[in-house]
Amino acid sequence: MSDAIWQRLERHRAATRDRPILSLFDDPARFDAFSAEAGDMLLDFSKTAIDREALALLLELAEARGVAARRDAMFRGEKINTSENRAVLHTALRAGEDAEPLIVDGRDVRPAVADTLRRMERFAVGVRSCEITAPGGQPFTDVVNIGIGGSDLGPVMATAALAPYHDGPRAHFVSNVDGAHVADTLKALDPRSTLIVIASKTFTTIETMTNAATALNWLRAAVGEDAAGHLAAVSSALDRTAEMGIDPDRVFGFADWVGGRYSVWGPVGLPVMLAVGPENFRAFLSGGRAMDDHFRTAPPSRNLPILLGLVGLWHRNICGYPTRAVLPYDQRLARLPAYLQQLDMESNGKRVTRDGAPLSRATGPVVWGEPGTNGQHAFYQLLHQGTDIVPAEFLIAAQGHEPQLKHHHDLLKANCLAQSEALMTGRSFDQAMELAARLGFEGDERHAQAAQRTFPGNRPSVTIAYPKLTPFTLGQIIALYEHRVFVEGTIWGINSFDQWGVELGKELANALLPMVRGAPVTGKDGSTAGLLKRLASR
Ligand SMILES: O=P(O)(O)OC[C@H]1O[C@](O)(CO)[C@@H](O)[C@@H]1O
Repeated sequence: MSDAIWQRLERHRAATRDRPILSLFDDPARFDAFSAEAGDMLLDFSKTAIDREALALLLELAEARGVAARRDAMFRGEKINTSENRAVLHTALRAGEDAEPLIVDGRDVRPAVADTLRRMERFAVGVRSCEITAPGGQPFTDVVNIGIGGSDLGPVMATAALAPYHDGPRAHFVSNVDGAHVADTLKALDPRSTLIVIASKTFTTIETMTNAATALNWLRAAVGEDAAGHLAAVSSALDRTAEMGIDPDRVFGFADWVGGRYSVWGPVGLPVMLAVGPENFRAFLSGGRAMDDHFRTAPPSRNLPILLGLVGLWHRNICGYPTRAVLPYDQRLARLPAYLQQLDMESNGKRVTRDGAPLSRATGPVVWGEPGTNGQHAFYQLLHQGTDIVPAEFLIAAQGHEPQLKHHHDLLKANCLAQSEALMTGRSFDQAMELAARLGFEGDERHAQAAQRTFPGNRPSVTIAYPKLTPFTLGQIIALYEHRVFVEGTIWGINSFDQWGVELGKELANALLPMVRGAPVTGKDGSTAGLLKRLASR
């Protein structure tokens, strides 16, 4: 049945391909009909080629592919991560005290979630108020989070996003196994007043364990046996944290039903809580919860995650665009594109269905981006005049955090709106010819100049608008994107919650390490063997 809907969508696209998006605004109700709200957050997708017929078909597709039923199964705690036989319940981390019972494997998960949150809060309050100090008595002025992937990108992104609320110790993040990262970070810090948070769900990830060992040596060199008093851990592997000598009171765990890239809402968010305080962290959770409620209850045609997912599908499968750009006009969301790369590409970069059958349709696009206006002076040239079409996703606040700099924010808004307008309307060759004439060009030169100053337009974008980047808003944004990934993955029929694609490289790196260290090179292709030789330490 869904095949027939895909085909109708494809036929509709073929019949309307040359119609300018701008012409759709002949319908004066288009903005209202092709935008939707969740609380005070607006999603405008009117600047896409989706018309009423396409939208109806896309909504039909979502229904036929069982988006609502699978969403409800996820929220109920069913084991929808089938390849790992796990529930998917990051939403439980933000469900709040009044949530309904959530039973996984016969046990209500809410008490453990609430207990961990309270323990995190006690620890964060203690550190922030200097009641908890280093063993030498110094307050913790700096926190270094050591983690990678989901144990890094969320806290990095959220700490930067919430800078106006940051009144706790300074936050630093070490992720890369490149010794440069840990060395550059630690060299600016005083070990006697530094708290190291080792964040790893498994506590086996080689990058994190290597960086943690280096940090521990750095602590030991300065404070000797007191080093363990400078450590906390975010992990489910209590045996391994104990081996490192970390006080169990300072270990914050989470269950296997929270995927790494969905984990910022729980203990992985500890550095964020240390930075902005428990109250702001709870506001962040409330924002996520508000988006959950919206996703569960709003009708599909007004449901932001469903609509954003359908827009993504339209662009990826029906229009064939291979990438999408996330362009926050919000400097504090500078790390959002990197965060969404993991969320989206690790979740939906899959080539087989949940049953292991090869897919006949494209899945997750390449996600990339940078904040505006910086991107305008870098890669927007390609967005406007390149040979590929890149659907853009703009994010913009009505208000900044610097009332004294309102003129900056006005410029930011004007630029954001100008870009989506320019992408859609473009500039015709005739208009460019007029411009070239005004500039004094004549004959062939005028023609050549006009061709180069022509913007084809008709390039789609969506805009997510919100009042201000508060902790609550950040929670809404992250949950919106999480559920969008879920909607797309469900329609594609893939498991968005495993990540087998990261395994092979890890295995090969382990096998290569002895050869990097000088063991004879065996069983390697010519290129790898050649590079090993070239990279041998001289
Ligand atoms: O928290 P851990 O167990 O160290 O894992 C870190 C990251 O590694 C991955 O498993 C694979 O890159 C991610 O999914 C995860 O976020």
